[in-house]
Amino acid sequence: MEPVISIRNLRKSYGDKEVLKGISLDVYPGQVLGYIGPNGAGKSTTVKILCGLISDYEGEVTVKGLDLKTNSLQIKSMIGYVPELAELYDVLTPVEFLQFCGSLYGLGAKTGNDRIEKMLAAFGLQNNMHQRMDSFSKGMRQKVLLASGILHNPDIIILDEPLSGLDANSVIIIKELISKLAKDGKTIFYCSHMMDVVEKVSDRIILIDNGTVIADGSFEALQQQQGDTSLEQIFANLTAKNSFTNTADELMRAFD
Ligand SMILES: Nc1ncnc2c1ncn2[C@@H]1O[C@H](COP(=O)(O)OP(=O)(O)OP(=O)(O)O)[C@@H](O)[C@H]1O
Repeated sequence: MEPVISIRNLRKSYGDKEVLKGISLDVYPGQVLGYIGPNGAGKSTTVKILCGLISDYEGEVTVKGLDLKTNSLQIKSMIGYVPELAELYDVLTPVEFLQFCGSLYGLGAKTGNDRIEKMLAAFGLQNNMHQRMDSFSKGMRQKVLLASGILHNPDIIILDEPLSGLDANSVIIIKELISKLAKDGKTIFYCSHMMDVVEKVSDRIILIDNGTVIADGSFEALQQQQGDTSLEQIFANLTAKNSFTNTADELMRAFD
């Protein structure tokens, strides 16, 4: 099977600070890739490159066989991106905002409106569809953001911490949705710090630290390699620099 996303020796520096130091990976259709790593490891930078938001990188990135450097616009149309932080144009209602997103992707008005209404209703926002989003809670905004990322039915869905602010029921819905999208043949690139969720939804996990891949495999394979039961523990074993108790003690000493 041909990979949907192929990354070879990806490097990126901000000024003289190199934050991606030669990442290589392939992602296949229908795969849910959990892309994890400590704060500042380079996850968002990788994702921004994939989405065409950062173009000054070294190495090769291809999506469905197309080189990202020369086919950025075509690739953007295949990708749905739910960023970690986003401005939602607060003065708009969710319907207006999603109509705007739909029009950017060339979605026809009828199909677009139909999908928008169904998605907002499924997210429990049926009574808020025509309210300005400046009155929305964090979770309500996150639901609109999620809808905007999948509205055009992209083949590749990139989720950067998509569960932030969502209540426990909504988290379950999104976990189910991720599995169903993958069964439907979509490729999901999923960045998160919620290890319990990554462990459950991903069929492959890549752990990066300091701009390099330090572990790559299914959760079961990582468990076998590391001899640990939870992804949280595997993550800690491979990335923690100090004991957590010492760090907490150090923080407490700030009050002395
Ligand atoms: N625009 C920028 N200019 C300069 N440095 C940046 C910029 N964006 C990110 N960095 C740096 O690049 C490194 C990787 O950042 P990135 O946001 O990719 O990490 P991350 O793995 O997504 O982290 P987090 O888990 O905290 O979201 C960090 O050291 C960060 O300070």
